[in-house]
Amino acid sequence: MLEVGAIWGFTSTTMASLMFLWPMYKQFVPYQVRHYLEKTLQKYLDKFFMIKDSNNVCIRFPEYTGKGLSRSRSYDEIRNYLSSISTARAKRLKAKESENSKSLVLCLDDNEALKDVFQGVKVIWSSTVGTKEDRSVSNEGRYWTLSFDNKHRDMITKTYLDHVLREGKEIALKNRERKLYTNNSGSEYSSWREGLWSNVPFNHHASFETLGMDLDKKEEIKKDLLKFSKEKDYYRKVAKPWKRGYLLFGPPGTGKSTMISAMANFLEYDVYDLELTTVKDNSELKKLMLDTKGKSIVVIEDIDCSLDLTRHRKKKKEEDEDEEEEEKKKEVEKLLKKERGHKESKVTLSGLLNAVDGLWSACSDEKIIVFTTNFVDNLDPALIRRGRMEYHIEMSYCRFEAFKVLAKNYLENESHDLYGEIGRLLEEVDVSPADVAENLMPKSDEDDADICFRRLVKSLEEEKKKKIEKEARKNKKKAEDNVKQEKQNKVKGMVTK
Ligand SMILES: Nc1ncnc2c1ncn2[C@@H]1O[C@H](COP(=O)(O)OP(=O)(O)OP(=O)(O)O)[C@@H](O)[C@H]1O
Ligand SMILES: [Mg+2]
Repeated sequence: MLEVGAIWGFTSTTMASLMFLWPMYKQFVPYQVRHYLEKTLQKYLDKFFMIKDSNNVCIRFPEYTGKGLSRSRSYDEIRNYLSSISTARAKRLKAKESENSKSLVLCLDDNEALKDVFQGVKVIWSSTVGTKEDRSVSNEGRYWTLSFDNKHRDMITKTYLDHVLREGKEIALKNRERKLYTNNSGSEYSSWREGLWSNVPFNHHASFETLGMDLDKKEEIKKDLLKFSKEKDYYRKVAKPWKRGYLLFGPPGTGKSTMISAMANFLEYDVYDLELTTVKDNSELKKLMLDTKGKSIVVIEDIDCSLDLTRHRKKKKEEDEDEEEEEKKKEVEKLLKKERGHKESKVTLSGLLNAVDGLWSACSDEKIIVFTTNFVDNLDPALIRRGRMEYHIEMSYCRFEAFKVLAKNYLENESHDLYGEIGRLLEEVDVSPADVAENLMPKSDEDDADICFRRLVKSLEEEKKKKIEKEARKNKKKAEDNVKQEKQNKVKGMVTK
């Protein structure tokens, strides 16, 4: 047996050598070699400590699964979960810029281990980069390993893993960068290169707070949206696809598009702006709808202009009268399209109805469909019937309540001497919130709230004058028509006598 003095002597000599060698190792061994040596050592230490406990169970979650090398969803969900706990606990993290995330993602570095405790049970997660051999044998690049004591097998495999995957999914949804999609025309090069939809980050800042409209109506819409987004189980129970249709109608500039952005921001949904005129036919429309993800709003703007959806409503008599004129119009349109190189869309009303609530529309989760139109009366009733477009929202001209929101928004103003006059004028004339907003927007550094309100009053008075003149012209014409009619009646009466 070694004596205490000998042990001390040995230890101190070893320490002295190490202290001497360490700076040399740092100075002369290249960084890449050092990094490799340290990683390998760490890996063997991890393996050693894991194997040491023979009661441990290990589950491996590879990054890619199957022969097609499809990315494993659970790998990503675990990464999100571990990111959330490792930011505070892990010693070595890896920063990643992700295409789908709005901020930098910090996650556990390669060949690192992390402890997690769930319901009092300790588990160890480690991240491993597969060796070249691993990759050639089983295509395994990176993988997570979860190790835990065998006695907790049931709880970990049933409850804990469920918890990790659910949390991971929620984190991904919260962190994702929301997108605005637009459909590629079937004939475009981009449609086969990028897929059916192209996207850009969705950066519209409209919100319900900045939307000028009747306050009660606004609250009602918010409540409706919120209820829809939480009702997954209810929709399943009543055997309805988890989707809701909104029809936004009203004159130009009353905030229909702005309302869509506010809805998307409120629910944190993506937006799919579907340009129906570039969709080749019903089957392409079906593919486009199938290619949309959940938590999204599919929008068809100006639906009355997108397709010839109005013709189906025409009564036979009206059809006969207009037939000739319609045919001529169509011919001219066709020629114009041909000249411009357009291909006419063959999407039909029934194709669109199927897209909105056909059998396969139940294939994805949580979707809102919005149609907008300036002329609601022109639409086929089948398209907008309740049950298909469940919620009809009329976006109307600007009245005093909407004006107050706009004034706060554009000028940070909540009271002014002219409020009374503006309120009165807004009841007398029909102007869109877009027109009011334009007047409220300062045009130079000198423009303050007072100047902007006066400009608005002036413009409203002009509108009022125009309205009075228009009404006078209308009344005059009516009176003239009446006189004409009376004269004709008199002549008719004389002839019959
Ligand atoms: N209700 C509103 N609240 C706040 N801003 C509005 C409102 N309505 C219109 N605006 C302003 O006017 C601009 C045009 O509005 P928007 O495009 O939403 O109107 P729209 O109803 O979609 O018109 P169109 O029928 O021509 O498509 C918006 O950028 C917004 O700034
Ligand atoms: Mg619009």
